Amino acid sequence: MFKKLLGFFSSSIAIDLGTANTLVYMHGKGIILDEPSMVALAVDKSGMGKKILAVGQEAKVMLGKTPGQIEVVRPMKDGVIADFNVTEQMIKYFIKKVSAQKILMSVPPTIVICVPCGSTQVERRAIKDAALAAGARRVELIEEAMAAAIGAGLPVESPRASMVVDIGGGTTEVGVISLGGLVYANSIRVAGDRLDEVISNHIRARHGLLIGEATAEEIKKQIGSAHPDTDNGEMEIRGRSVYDGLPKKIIVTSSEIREALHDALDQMVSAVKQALELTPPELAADMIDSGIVLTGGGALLRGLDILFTETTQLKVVVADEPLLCVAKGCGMALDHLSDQRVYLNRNK
Ligand SMILES: Nc1ncnc2c1ncn2[C@@H]1O[C@H](COP(=O)(O)OP(=O)(O)OP(=O)(O)O)[C@@H](O)[C@H]1O
Repeated sequence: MFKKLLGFFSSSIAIDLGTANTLVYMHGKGIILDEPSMVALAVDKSGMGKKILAVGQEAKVMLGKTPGQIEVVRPMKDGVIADFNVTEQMIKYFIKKVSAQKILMSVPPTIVICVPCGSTQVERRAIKDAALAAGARRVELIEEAMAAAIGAGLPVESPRASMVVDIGGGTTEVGVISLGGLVYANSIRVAGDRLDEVISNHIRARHGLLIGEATAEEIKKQIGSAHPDTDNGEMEIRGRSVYDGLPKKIIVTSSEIREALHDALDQMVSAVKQALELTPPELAADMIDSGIVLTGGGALLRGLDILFTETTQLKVVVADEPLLCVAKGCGMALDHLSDQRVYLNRNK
């Protein structure tokens, strides 16, 4: 019995397989891996296929700086698999990396993985299959909004409803939870990545400057703002002029970035308002006291809580360590795998 239990826990992991970052949680250890969901590929000797050169952090440092025969790709897009083979290889690499820490035993692991609530059956199957192909013995899926709520410490078992908004790289997930289940869940494919894209398009259109993905993300983190109260000065950025192709530097201000982000942020606000409209009235009323909790890396955008407070008239707070909530929640669901709590998406 003891051996069986030891085997279960030592070879069970939870994975937050995100569009931007992948985190791995292990029972009793917490989060043991946190790396960008990126893979560097190089054309192999035959010139026909591609081989993996680097994964995670090692691949991210190559972003935008690779010679022609190397490319850095993100195999997940909008929270689902964009490239099955590369995702499988990436999961395999991460499993191997945590095994190398001698934390995992040689038994193939049971894996709990989160999925966006808007993902189709085919997309869910693909995530399950990729994890099985990467060496998992058994795979269970959990809705990302549920994982985020658990990880943020919301009282998910309570009959009093709570609302979570998880803003990741690819998707914004809105969930209303009561009695251990999702009463309402919605996912829109507008999140951190879209904000980066909007910034990049704005810099090109307004300043005639081409910038890379990493620079756009840096602008968002440094001076990005969702509300005038949180505007944060200006920033010097460098890129290539669209007019003469030469390197050029310009100054951008926080307020112009906020204006550029307006429409994308408005779509997030609409998703939250829709959730409030479609939640049964008794539960929607609970939200007057419980408010809304923001999770995911996107929740770190300055002033987003103020924007949501103003547009919903509810109390909005950013969870502690928002980037870790989904992984922690997946991990807690893993810890309860044996007692059959309803968090998991067993029929998918
Ligand atoms: N300080 C910050 N300000 C604004 N955005 C941030 C900040 N820090 C991280 N982000 C953004 O958070 C996003 C990543 O968040 P997270 O790791 O929660 O997403 P993910 O789980 O990989 O994506 P998904 O859940 O959509 O699959 C990225 O778009 C990143 O740019």
